[in-house]
Amino acid sequence: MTAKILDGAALAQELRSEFKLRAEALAAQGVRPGLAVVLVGEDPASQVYVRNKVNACAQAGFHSEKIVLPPDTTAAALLERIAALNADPAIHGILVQLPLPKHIDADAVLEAILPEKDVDGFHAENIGALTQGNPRFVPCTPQGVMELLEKGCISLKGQEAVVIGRSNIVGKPMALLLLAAGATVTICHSQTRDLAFHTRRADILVAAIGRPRFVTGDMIKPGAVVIDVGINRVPEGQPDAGKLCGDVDFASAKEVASAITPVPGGVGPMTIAMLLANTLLAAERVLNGQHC
Ligand SMILES: Nc1nc(=O)c2c([nH]1)NC[C@@H]1CN(c3ccc(C(=O)N[C@@H](CCC(=O)O)C(=O)O)cc3)C=[N+]21
Repeated sequence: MTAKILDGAALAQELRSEFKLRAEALAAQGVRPGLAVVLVGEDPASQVYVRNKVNACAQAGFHSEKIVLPPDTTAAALLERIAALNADPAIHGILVQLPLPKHIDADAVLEAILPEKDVDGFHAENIGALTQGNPRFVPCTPQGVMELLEKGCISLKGQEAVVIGRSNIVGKPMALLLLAAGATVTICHSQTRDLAFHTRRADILVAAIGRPRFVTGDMIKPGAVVIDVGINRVPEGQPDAGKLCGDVDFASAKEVASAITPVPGGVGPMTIAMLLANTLLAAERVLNGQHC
């Protein structure tokens, strides 16, 4: 058996055409959705991601601003830029690209973004709302995964879901969303004693660890749905060295799973689509006067 491919690139493209229409409808009412993306430093991967986000905005007819600051920017200077964006009526969403340089306290920066402009869903207030089952902005990557599962007609009620990774931006919110959808959720991480014991029980397995091709076919229950959140470079000495790969060993996993997301073309494009969705939501709330 070979798994059905959950095509995130295609779904993201479909959604982005819908967002374009919604943006036009908003613009006709005098509000053009606007996103500010702030990048501190010169990390080449971050530069690519930020460029992709800004391009996606342009394609959907959003206003966007790219703010690039030098690597030695002080926390105070960054907070000042955020305050200006908070006050800017043309900006509905603010994203500060992570990771930030080590000398800046990322949590303090994320808390400085107005919760109603926090389209990443990383502000404590938005995480709290999600935890309480009253989501305001849902983090983009886990939200994109839920869209892919829904599009793939994958039911979650009563299913065993296992998430590998406990980050604030993927693992934890992913677990909350799966839980809200009725799955029984296990979160595994670097200290988990017998990882394969857990992964082999999963009907839905989400890998968000950041280790290239870490999850192999023998760790997967036959017929499971496998979601690969990883974006890594294939290490030297392996086939396709230097290319992109996920946290899942696609070649062996696809022989065991019933459905699987590819890398590239799976979760990554959905993350960007959900960023646009959240920015649209932020702009629509301003128009409707629904401030949190
Ligand atoms: N505040 C913040 N919010 C983020 O959402 C955020 C962040 N910081 N820091 C970095 C990660 C990473 N991330 C990706 C988004 C899209 C792709 C994506 O579109 N990937 C393409 C491939 C892109 C390529 O060719 O490199 C794919 O999987 O098909 C990847 C990674 C968002 N992040």
